[in-house]
Amino acid sequence: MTTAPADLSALIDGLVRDVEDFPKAGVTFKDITPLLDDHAAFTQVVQALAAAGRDASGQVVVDKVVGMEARGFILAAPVALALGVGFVPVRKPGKLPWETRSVDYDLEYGQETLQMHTDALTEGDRVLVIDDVLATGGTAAATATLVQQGGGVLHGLAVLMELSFLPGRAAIGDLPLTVLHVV
Ligand SMILES: O=P(O)(O)OC[C@H]1O[C@H](OP(=O)(O)OP(=O)(O)O)[C@H](O)[C@@H]1O
Ligand SMILES: Nc1ncnc2[nH]cnc12
Repeated sequence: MTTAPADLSALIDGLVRDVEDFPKAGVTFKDITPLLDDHAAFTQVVQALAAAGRDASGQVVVDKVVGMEARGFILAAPVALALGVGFVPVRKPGKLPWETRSVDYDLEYGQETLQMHTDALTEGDRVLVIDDVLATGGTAAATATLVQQGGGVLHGLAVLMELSFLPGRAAIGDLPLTVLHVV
């Protein structure tokens, strides 16, 4: 796993707000809106996530960035722009207008389905998956399945934050993981 410098982790820590019992009792929700509202911090986070799509010499080594609705979009779209590659949305059911593939999954506070357009990827596309939080790993694992079913080659998953008290890391198997901040 790749981790960010301690100062970036500390910056993130100071800009993520804990909201108790949201969206349901017993869940401590990690609210990233204060971070998004801080231009310098948001910029650093996007650059650090984008680094997961480059090799050691700085060369871009992915063809697409995939982001998951909704918070994943906020980070994945600017990462795609930073890398100069296309962005592919993975969405909740009934939102994508074209032909889709679907995968069902569990998350910390419920059950969900994710969809991706069947023509979103070209066979062999190298894909970087970006999200805000890795918790149970259900969202990331479902997205990885959609990418593989779509003909993509998984380059890695990069997240702003990992909730290390949940089994997200195990759920993604050997998919290379970049984490900017561990809780
Ligand atoms: O590792 P997991 O247990 O799957 O949890 C992580 C996911 O949960 C949140 O999304 P959520 O489904 O709450 O949707 P949102 O982005 O629309 O708030 C978060 O943005 C991640 O995508
Ligand atoms: N506790 C949490 N806070 C924010 N996003 C989440 N996604 C899954 N669990 C979460």
